[in-house]
Amino acid sequence: MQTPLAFTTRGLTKVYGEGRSAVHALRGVDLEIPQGEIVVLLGPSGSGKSTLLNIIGGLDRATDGTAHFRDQSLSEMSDAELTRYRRDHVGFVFQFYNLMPSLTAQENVELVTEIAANPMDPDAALALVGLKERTDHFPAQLSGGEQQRVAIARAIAKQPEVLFCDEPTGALDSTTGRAVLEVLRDVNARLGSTVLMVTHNANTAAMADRVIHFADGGIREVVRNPTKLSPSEIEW
Ligand SMILES: Nc1ncnc2c1ncn2[C@@H]1O[C@H](COP(=O)(O)OP(=O)(O)OP(=O)(O)O)[C@@H](O)[C@H]1O
Repeated sequence: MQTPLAFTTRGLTKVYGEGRSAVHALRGVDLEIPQGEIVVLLGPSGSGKSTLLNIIGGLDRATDGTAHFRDQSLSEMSDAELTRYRRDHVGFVFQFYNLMPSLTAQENVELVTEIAANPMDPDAALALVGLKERTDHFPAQLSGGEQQRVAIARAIAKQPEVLFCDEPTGALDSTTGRAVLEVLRDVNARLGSTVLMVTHNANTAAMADRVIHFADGGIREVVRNPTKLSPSEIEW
């Protein structure tokens, strides 16, 4: 049996601005992403990767075309429905961790678990990212990699079907970056979350099931990896 699809887009188009200053960020993207995969999006700066992630993550709307999460049309959702979609189904991890500085690691995770439909225990989420001993620390008392792991714990604590990661290792050195990728791989394996990751580090593609190469607002190529490397084997 074929794996069900997490996302399907048809003719997905995004234009920022109007007239002579219009920027065509997505030019009719047709895409299918099966559930449970690790998908890496690569491509030059400005090619539309983040725009695609933001639209299928329910943070932004397309100008034209359709995007579905399973059988739900994101394009037809009201703002309130999109908010519910983000809250119930997806987690986000960004390059800069966006933690609340005045809250501990555990409290940062609780911000999400208190409103999620099917949350994990915050301690369990922090244990999953290897921070069991640091739950009472504030962001300023944690290294960059540890802060990113808190951000991942916060994103996974709602047990999202999908985890969107935009340059999750962009601010990290190679050792810490690999450790963060290990966490993402574990989340994919243990929770079955589909992981979509935008990155400038082309070597990261080796840990993906599927690699989408972007260029100039469109997909240039989709490559399926016959075998995946463990993050510890990835060159940096
Ligand atoms: N809010 C916005 N207003 C106007 N133009 C925008 C906006 N957001 C993105 N763009 C433009 O849309 C195009 C695609 O941007 P996007 O951020 O999706 O690219 P990207 O591939 O993720 O780039 P990067 O790798 O640098 O993050 C770029 O030309 C960008 O300048």
